[in-house]
Amino acid sequence: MSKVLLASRNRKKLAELQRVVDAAGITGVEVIGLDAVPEFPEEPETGATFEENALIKARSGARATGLVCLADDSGIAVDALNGMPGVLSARWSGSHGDDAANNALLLAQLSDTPDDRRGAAFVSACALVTPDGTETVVRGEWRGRVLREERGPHGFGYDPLFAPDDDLAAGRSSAELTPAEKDALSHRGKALAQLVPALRALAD
Ligand SMILES: O=P(O)(O)OP(=O)(O)OP(=O)(O)OC[C@H]1O[C@@H](n2cnc3c(O)ncnc32)[C@H](O)[C@@H]1O
Ligand SMILES: [Mg+2]
Repeated sequence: MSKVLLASRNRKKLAELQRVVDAAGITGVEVIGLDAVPEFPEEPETGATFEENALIKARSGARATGLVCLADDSGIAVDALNGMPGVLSARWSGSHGDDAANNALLLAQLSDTPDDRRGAAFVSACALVTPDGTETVVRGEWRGRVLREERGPHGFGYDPLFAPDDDLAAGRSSAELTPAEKDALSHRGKALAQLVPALRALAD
């Protein structure tokens, strides 16, 4: 059984990646997380694009472990901020992964932005890198609007502030969707769906 390492240090993102890959029902491939391999240092995410950063993470995981490695780089791109926070989403307020501070800052920056100009997209680039150097990068996007206050208990990051455009979301924030609903609509779900053939091809 060939192993695929999911190289994310964000537990909630990792859980989503694991869920979507599991739901795809790929047989002959065992998906493992970073806790199942010896620790290796985190490489700085210096890329200008989600794709570059996803490749940085997946290459580093493949190099450190000798395993096929899958990594996601993602964020929210707000129209009224010319696509920012973008690749800076995880550290928008200055400290990495402080969801509450990131959300508060984004809300403050958009306080004067009217409802008809609050469009945004969640973006996910997922990279699959094999130790022999084969690289596949895909991208998924999820359009919606930035709300005026946080809503909902599920998900992570900017989910409580994001109202997807999809009819299925019915006005809810992405933190008010069930995990299965989010996976069916999300940027990450759409990106990973494109990697399923490459993952199936790894099966022994
Ligand atoms: O790099 P890894 O180790 O995977 O973990 P990370 O949390 O640093 O992940 P990123 O560098 O890709 O930063 C993505 C940030 O964008 C936001 N984000 C990405 N996907 C999201 C989602 O599905 N829902 C809400 N926020 C999301 C969230 O704030 C993340 O911290
Ligand atoms: Mg990161």
